[in-house]
Amino acid sequence: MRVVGLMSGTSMDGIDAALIDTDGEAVWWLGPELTIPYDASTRALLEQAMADARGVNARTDRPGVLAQAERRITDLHAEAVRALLVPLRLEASDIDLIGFHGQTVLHRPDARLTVQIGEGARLASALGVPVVADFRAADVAAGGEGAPLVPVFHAALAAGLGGPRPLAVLNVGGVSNVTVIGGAMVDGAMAPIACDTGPGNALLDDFMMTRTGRPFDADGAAAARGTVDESAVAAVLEHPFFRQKPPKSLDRNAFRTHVAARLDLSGVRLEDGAATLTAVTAASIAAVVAHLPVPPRRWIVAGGGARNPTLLAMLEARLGVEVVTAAAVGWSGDALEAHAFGFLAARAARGLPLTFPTTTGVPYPLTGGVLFRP
Ligand SMILES: Nc1ncnc2c1ncn2[C@@H]1O[C@H](COP(=O)(O)OP(=O)(O)OP(=O)(O)O)[C@@H](O)[C@H]1O
Ligand SMILES: CC(=O)N[C@H]1[C@@H]2OC[C@@H](O2)[C@@H](O)[C@@H]1O[C@H](C)C(=O)O
Repeated sequence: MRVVGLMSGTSMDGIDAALIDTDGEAVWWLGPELTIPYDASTRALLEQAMADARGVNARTDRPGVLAQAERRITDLHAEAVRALLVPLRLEASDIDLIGFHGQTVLHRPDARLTVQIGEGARLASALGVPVVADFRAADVAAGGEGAPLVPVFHAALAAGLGGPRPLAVLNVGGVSNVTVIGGAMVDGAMAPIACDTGPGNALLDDFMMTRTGRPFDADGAAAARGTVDESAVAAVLEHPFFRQKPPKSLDRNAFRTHVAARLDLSGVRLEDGAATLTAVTAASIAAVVAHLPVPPRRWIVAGGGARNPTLLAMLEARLGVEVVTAAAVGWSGDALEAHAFGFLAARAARGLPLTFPTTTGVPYPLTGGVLFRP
């Protein structure tokens, strides 16, 4: 199948769209990708949507601006697909399927609730292509964490890659997640172990926005000039999430109050604050190693965090093994999640499992996603 995957991540920076050729088992081609950044008014609308989602008790509730935000992002996703296809001289009718993640506005697996806004039916009819959406609902309903979903894709990609095992594939977005491949036998098979690891760029992004009005620490430049406050890093790492064994998942804002209470950056230099928050990300990722049967011997890093050399250097120092970028092994760094949702859509269309006991804690391998026909 030729599939377009669409991801709008926790950073709320825009829509990643990517083409992939896959049957949901093998990956034949990681195709071109595109990012359409959200403009300021859409970001503000999504921020408000996240705030309005706090009181939601059912997946279908759309209080406040949620319905408006849902329509807006759905239409922007249709534009993103068109913008991806036009330069490739492809029509929507050349596409077999679309995988539409939508925007997570609330994630509370403890309450069996996870909400991604985005109207699958509206996107399918706008483009005339079948759409798979609502990828997390079935897993959470069955008692899983509902995240991460990308491990089955990481495992498929890693199958075509040599090198030492165990191999860790790390995604550093607003929140970070990791898939460890080749590390444990479960029911006689090598099962990927996966979990969210903690805040990715979200805390650093928020700090940079407050201090500089810019949305992130470009190329890790500020952090590179700063000094890490190790005792502050250790204080943040006391959060019980880091003691919890995988599988586990996070809401984007899960750490805000905890970090605010332990890390007072008000009088701290910009560079030192950025360095300390970057170190929090690196240390929280490294903390997952204690929960693994065998430490990974190589780490492949994707997501926006792979563009931050200061973070990569801190990671390598804390992990003590090779850290390479996804781009360095021929995968997309920026659009790996978009490729993943194309792959997951193909699996969903075939009824193949998306989640597993070792990835989300769901009691048995489970398919997911809802198919919307045009
Ligand atoms: N040049 C750069 N230098 C440093 N950091 C960068 C750079 N480019 C992007 N980033 C970081 O990457 C983030 C975006 O990452 P990404 O697009 O992977 O996140 P996401 O997909 O929204 O999040 P998630 O994976 O949690 O859903 C930005 O917010 C920023 O922190
Ligand atoms: C609830 C939700 O949207 N979680 C996202 C978020 O962003 C990163 C991390 O937290 C992750 O595990 C998950 O997304 C990825 C794509 C996943 O499910 O694999």
